[in-house]
Amino acid sequence: MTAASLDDALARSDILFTREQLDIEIARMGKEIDVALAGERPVFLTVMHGALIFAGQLALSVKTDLEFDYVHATRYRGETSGGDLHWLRRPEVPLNGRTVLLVDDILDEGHTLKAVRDACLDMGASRVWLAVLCTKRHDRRAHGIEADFNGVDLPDRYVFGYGMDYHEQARNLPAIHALKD
Ligand SMILES: O=P(O)(O)OC[C@H]1O[C@H](OP(=O)(O)OP(=O)(O)O)[C@H](O)[C@@H]1O
Ligand SMILES: Nc1nc2[nH]cnc2c(=O)[nH]1
Repeated sequence: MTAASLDDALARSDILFTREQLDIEIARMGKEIDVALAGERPVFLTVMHGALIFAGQLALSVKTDLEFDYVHATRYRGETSGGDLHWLRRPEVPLNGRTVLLVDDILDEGHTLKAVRDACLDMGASRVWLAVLCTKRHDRRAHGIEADFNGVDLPDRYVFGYGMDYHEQARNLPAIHALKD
């Protein structure tokens, strides 16, 4: 059914971070968020689909009470390079005056999160914090977007697993894998 073989991708990839390593980093992030957002009741805004696994785990690591909502915005649509941003669901919770904790799996070129963050600010959010499982390190980042809370740094390679897809496969692999080419 699928054009791109996951077996082939796994054969030409390696594991960058195991589940055990990510568990440690996500627990650390939860503590950092509790310190930074003490006294707040943030809207915990998950960017579907990629953030699904990370967001659940991060939420359980945060002690501060959270109000959940989600958005669905995609730029890659199952491909390995990004295009225009498509909104499939905008926030439902009124964001006026609210602190938002925007949660995503990966900060790569940053266009997705910049657009989602700016949409939250346009809806009246008083502050938008950004938490990502991983940040890819390269010089193609859109201006003015960085994570406030970051799990791990990645090289400039296409990654999948832990929520991230390889042609809409592999999201439930419990590690971050990277293609070698
Ligand atoms: O920093 P950028 O270069 O904009 O890329 C990052 C975005 O790409 C992925 O989403 P994708 O469009 O693949 O949708 P998905 O979450 O459904 O996988 C990921 O979940 C981020 O939202
Ligand atoms: N799965 C996946 N999604 C992305 N979105 C932006 N960069 C990436 C990447 O390397 N892998």
